[in-house]
Amino acid sequence: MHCFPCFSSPKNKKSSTTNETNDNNEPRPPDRRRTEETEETEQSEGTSLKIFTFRELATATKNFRQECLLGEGGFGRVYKGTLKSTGQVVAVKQLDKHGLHGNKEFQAEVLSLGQLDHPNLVKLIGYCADGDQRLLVYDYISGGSLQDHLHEPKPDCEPMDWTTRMQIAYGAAQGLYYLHDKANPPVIYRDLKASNILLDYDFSPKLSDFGLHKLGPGTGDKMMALSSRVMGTYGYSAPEYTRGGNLTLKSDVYSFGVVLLELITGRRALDTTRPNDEQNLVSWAQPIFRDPKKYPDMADPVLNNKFSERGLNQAVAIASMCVQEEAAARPLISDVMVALSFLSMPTEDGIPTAVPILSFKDKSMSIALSRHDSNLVSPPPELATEDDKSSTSSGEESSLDSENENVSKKKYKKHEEEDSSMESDDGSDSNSEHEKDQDSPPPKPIDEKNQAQSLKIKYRYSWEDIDVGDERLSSKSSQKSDDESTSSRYDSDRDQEEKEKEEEEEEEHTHIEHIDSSKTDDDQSVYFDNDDDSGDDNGASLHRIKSEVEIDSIKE
Ligand SMILES: Nc1ncnc2c1ncn2[C@@H]1O[C@H](COP(=O)(O)OP(=O)(O)OP(=O)(O)O)[C@@H](O)[C@H]1O
Repeated sequence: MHCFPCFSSPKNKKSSTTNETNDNNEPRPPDRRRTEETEETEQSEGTSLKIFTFRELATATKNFRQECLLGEGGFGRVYKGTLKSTGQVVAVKQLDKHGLHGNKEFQAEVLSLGQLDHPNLVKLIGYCADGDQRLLVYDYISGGSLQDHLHEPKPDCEPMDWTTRMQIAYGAAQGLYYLHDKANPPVIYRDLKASNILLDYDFSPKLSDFGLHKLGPGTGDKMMALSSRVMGTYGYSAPEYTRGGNLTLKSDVYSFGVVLLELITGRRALDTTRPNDEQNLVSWAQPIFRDPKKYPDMADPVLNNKFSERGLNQAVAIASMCVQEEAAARPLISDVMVALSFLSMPTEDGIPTAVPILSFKDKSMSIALSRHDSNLVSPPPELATEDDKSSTSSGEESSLDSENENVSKKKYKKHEEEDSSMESDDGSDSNSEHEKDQDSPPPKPIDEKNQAQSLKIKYRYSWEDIDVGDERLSSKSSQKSDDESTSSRYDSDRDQEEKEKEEEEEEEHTHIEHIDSSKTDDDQSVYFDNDDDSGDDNGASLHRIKSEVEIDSIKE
């Protein structure tokens, strides 16, 4: 017979008197009265959380026997258990007692955690606040952690393939997006890392351990606990956090970037077995970010080059944006999620679906990805908004500028070839084009109130300029006097657009309200041609670009 010391403590008198043991001092299944109490609590708090007695959880975990121990983390031990009442397999986290909040505070925090519900979060199903015991009960996630699969794989396990890795990254981004953008108030994860991403039987990722800091020790102990946790997660923590504890949603984005790098490279965030300059994953990767030719060298060797180069390049580009030193320059997790939704989509040829450029809230993501995908059109430098400039201010970004320009020009040139009314161009004076671009007066910031309209104007403008060749671009630039404002350029473009709109009404339109990651390939092909530049369906590509502009027109 197992002994449950806390049952006899005065603090537990109430629960001990609710018929929870039989005459043999063995735990009884929850009786009717107990169930009714639980249901009342559930309803009054508006959550589906169950309230467990310590006895129930002790029974579930065979009295917290060593064989049920799954592991021990910064908040306490985690046991695998089976709930006697339902047979459900659960993970029971027994929080360390030192400095824990009082019962009311604990319950308030747990109830708010219980509101969080997303397929990519480990579901909290209940809790126990019995005497000085604080336990959390979660769905049991059977597949182990990403850390296990990536860094400590079982000998008989196949290494995770590229698509699976991108799908894990996408799922984790979805979970984080939920915490950042859907939870009210937003939840900063604080401790995103490979060991906190649990994998279900089908490799679907679930974030665990979110929101637990609120249940942890208060002042005094807090500092110690915090510092040991920071130490524990060193390699994942954003620089602003390790320096001064300044945590924001963008700190999570940094940690996410580290996890993405781990998925790409198969390296640990921190690996003291490696040479000094390779121990910290981000420090090792930073110089490589500046040299896209070396991106393929970053890939995990166990992948055996089984990935598309574009997919790899774009994944590295996303990771590099996430781990930027300056928090403000990091992308929103929503943009990361959208980008990964395309990179994680399995395709027949293994080449990821092209990412629609207008999918992103922040244009910096479009710019970064377009550098690695000639099917994407990025805004020409002369029309870069303030956002673009800030996004290109980091070393990583600026080092890629020339590549980006080449890609953009190539794309524009492609459109030129596609349009029968266009002049031919061998692109030989692309350098002079660039020089002329640099001479152009800087544009005024685009009206941020109407982002869709701004984008539309911008792309149309670039279309006209580039379509007619380098000469037209230079003459247009040179015709402009210094005091001719960018906004007046936009105004005249707007007039022109009105006319064009009428003409275009006769054409077939495709109305797409928003980007949905669940769209089929066919849906996406409305936006962009997914083939290489060498493809033959150039006309279609041209039309699609136009469609994209029209979509914004409809949105307005
Ligand atoms: N819901 C769950 N299902 C299955 N296993 C779990 C679950 N929650 C935690 N575990 C496992 O329990 C062990 C301890 O987890 P815990 O989250 O407490 O610590 P950690 O992630 O190892 O470290 P840290 O506290 O620093 O995040 C880990 O091996 C983890 O994979």
